[in-house]
Amino acid sequence: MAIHWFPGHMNKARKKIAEAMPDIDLVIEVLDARLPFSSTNPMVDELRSDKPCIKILNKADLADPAVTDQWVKYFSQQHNTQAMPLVAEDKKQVKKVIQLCKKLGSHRSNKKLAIRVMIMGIPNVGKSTLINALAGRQIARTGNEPAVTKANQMIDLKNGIVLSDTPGILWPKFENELSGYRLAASGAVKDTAIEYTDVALFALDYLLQHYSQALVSRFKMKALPDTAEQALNTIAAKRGCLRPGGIADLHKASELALHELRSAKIGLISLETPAMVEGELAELEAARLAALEADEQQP
Ligand SMILES: Nc1nc2c(ncn2[C@@H]2O[C@H](COP(=O)(O)OP(=O)(O)OP(=O)(O)O)[C@@H](O)[C@H]2O)c(=O)[nH]1
Repeated sequence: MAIHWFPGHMNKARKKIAEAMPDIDLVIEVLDARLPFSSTNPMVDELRSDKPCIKILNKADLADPAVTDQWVKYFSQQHNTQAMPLVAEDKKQVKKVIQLCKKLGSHRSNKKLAIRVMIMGIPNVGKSTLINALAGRQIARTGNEPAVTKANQMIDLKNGIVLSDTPGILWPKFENELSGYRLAASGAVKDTAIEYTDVALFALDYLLQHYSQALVSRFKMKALPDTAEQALNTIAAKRGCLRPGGIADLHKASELALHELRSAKIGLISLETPAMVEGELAELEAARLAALEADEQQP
C-alpha cells in the first residue's frame, strides 16, 4: 500500500507532528544512507525547531562507506545535530543509538523521566525496523512497500526511552528532479512514479560516471559502454532479456538492473554526495534568480 501524498494528507501529517512536538525531547530522523539528501524532508528540521536531532543514515550496509562518512560529517555540522550510519538490525549499533538518545536527553531537568523520542522520516527508510530494534521486540510492522507504519503508537521501551511513533511520517520532496530519480532508483518510491526504463537509464548513467568498474564487473561487460542505452542493451544481451525475434527486452533488463542496484549486487553504491548535492542546489538557486530577473525585466 502506498501513501498518495495529496495536499490534504500533507497538511494533516504536518499538523499532527506540530501538535506532538512540544512533548518531544529528541527527534530521530531516519534517512536512507544511499541518498541522505533526497530521502529527507526539510520539514523535519523546521518542525523540530531547536530540539536535538539524531540523523540516522540507515541501510548503511547498502551504501558506499566512504560517501556515508562524508554525509556523517556534513550533517554533524548542522545545528544541534548528530549523525551516524546504521544497519537497523545490528544490535550493537542500535545500542549506540540508545546511548546517544540518553546522552542528548540528559539536559532534562528531571532525570528520572524517560526521554521522549519521535522517529521521523519518509516512507520505507526503515523507521519500523529501527523501532523494533530499539524496543528489542516486534512493535511496528515492517515491509518493503511504503507506508505500513500505523498511527499513534506510544511505546515505552522500559529503558529510559519512550517512543512516539507515527506522526513522524513525511513525504519525499520532489522539488529537485534528480532527487525524484534517485528515490525511484533506490526503490523508495513506487516504480510507477517515473517510467521504469527512464529510472534504469538514469541509474546506469550515474553508475557509468561514478562506479563504472563495479558495473562492468557485475555484468561481465567486455568494454566500458559509452552510454546508458548501450549499457542497458548489453545487460539485456548478457542476461538473456530478449523478446521473440531476439530483440532486446529493455523493460526486463531495466527491472533486472534496478533490482541488482537496490540489493547491492552491483556493489555498495551511494547515489549522491554532499558536494554533488550542493552543486545542484547552487544551480537551482541560480536558475531561480535568473527566472526572477527575467520576470522583472518583462514590461
Ligand atoms: N538492507 C537493509 N534493509 C533495511 C534496513 N532497515 C530496514 N530495511 C528494510 O527496508 C524496508 C522498509 O523498512 P521499514 O522499517 O518497513 O520502513 P518504514 O520507514 O517503517 O516504512 P513505512 O512504514 O512505509 O513508513 C524493509 O524491507 C526492511 O527490511 C537496513 O538497515 N538495511
